[in-house]
Amino acid sequence: MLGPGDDAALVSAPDGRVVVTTDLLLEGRHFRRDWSSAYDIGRKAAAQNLADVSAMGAEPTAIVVGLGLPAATGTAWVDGLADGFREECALVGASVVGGDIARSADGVVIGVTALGDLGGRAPVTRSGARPGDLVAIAGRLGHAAAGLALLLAGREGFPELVEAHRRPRPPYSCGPEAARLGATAMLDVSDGLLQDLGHIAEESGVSIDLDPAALPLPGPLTEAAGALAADPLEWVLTGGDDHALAATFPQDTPLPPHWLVVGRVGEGSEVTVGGRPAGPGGWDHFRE
Ligand SMILES: Nc1ncnc2c1ncn2[C@@H]1O[C@H](COP(=O)(O)OP(=O)(O)OP(=O)(O)O)[C@@H](O)[C@H]1O
Ligand SMILES: Cc1ncc(C[n+]2csc(CCOP(=O)(O)O)c2C)c(N)n1
Ligand SMILES: [Mg+2]
Repeated sequence: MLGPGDDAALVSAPDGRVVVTTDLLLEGRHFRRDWSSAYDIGRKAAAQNLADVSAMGAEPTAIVVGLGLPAATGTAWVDGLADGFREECALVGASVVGGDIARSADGVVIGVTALGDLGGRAPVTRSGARPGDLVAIAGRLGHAAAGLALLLAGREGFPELVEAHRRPRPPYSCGPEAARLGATAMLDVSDGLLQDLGHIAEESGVSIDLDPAALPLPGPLTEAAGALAADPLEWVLTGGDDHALAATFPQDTPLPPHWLVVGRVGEGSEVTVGGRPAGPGGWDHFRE
């Protein structure tokens, strides 16, 4: 309604309630400027937040961006970043409605806040999974982790995976779709499937068992794992940054094919793989 340029923006909230989420990205921690272009970093920072809105079952409407930039940052770099923000938002019909820039002593700091609208629906929380529910995923798993491993190892030849690290492709429309289909719980996979499903298990007071045979292991993932002597299933189970959506649905829910059933909700509190305890795995800022 009123975009950047005034003391604050004005955003319409047709639902009467507003979904709001924020995430911080730090150079060296979440991205490297020698691995990703400014444009990629803008796309990724927006995507990470827009995926959180989608994971509530909402449609993103707007983002605001806070930037800390080292003195030497050129205007071309900042323009690239802004293009990335704008184009990722355009994918979901949202816009950049404001922001702030300050000089940072060291490294690029990006704080994004995203707003969304539920269109009258109930939010899909992490606490509604019930024993007997299906566990399904939409979007990619393990690709960004594979890309990161390739970049770290200095290996070339898997552009799709390196690209997945640089630019996640969250299945935005699947969030509101899952809400309409009656999803009982949902989140986006930012830290790793096991760790993030652990949040649903904990919040819902249930266990989750994944069927390892149902987890997708596409060709490039197994080929890159072969090249790096890594385990592709490990990437799929513990890799973050892809922002797939993981949701639980009542067991008789007819799901469109882009929702892949990968497990079941049960009584208890553990996340298991093929019935075996798997440990949380995934990304932990205070461990790695
Ligand atoms: N420092 C904090 N103060 C208040 N609430 C917080 C803080 N950090 C996280 N939270 C809240 O805890 C919940 C889970 O946060 P978390 O960061 O794990 O989720 P996420 O944004 O989906 O994951 P990721 O940061 O990996 O994308 C959110 O509701 C978030 O607002
Ligand atoms: C340069 C570089 N090194 C490592 C990673 C991997 N990584 C960093 S944070 C994170 C989880 C989500 O973060 P948060 O929980 O803060 O949203 C992951 C998977 C990366 N993206 N870039
Ligand atoms: Mg999330």
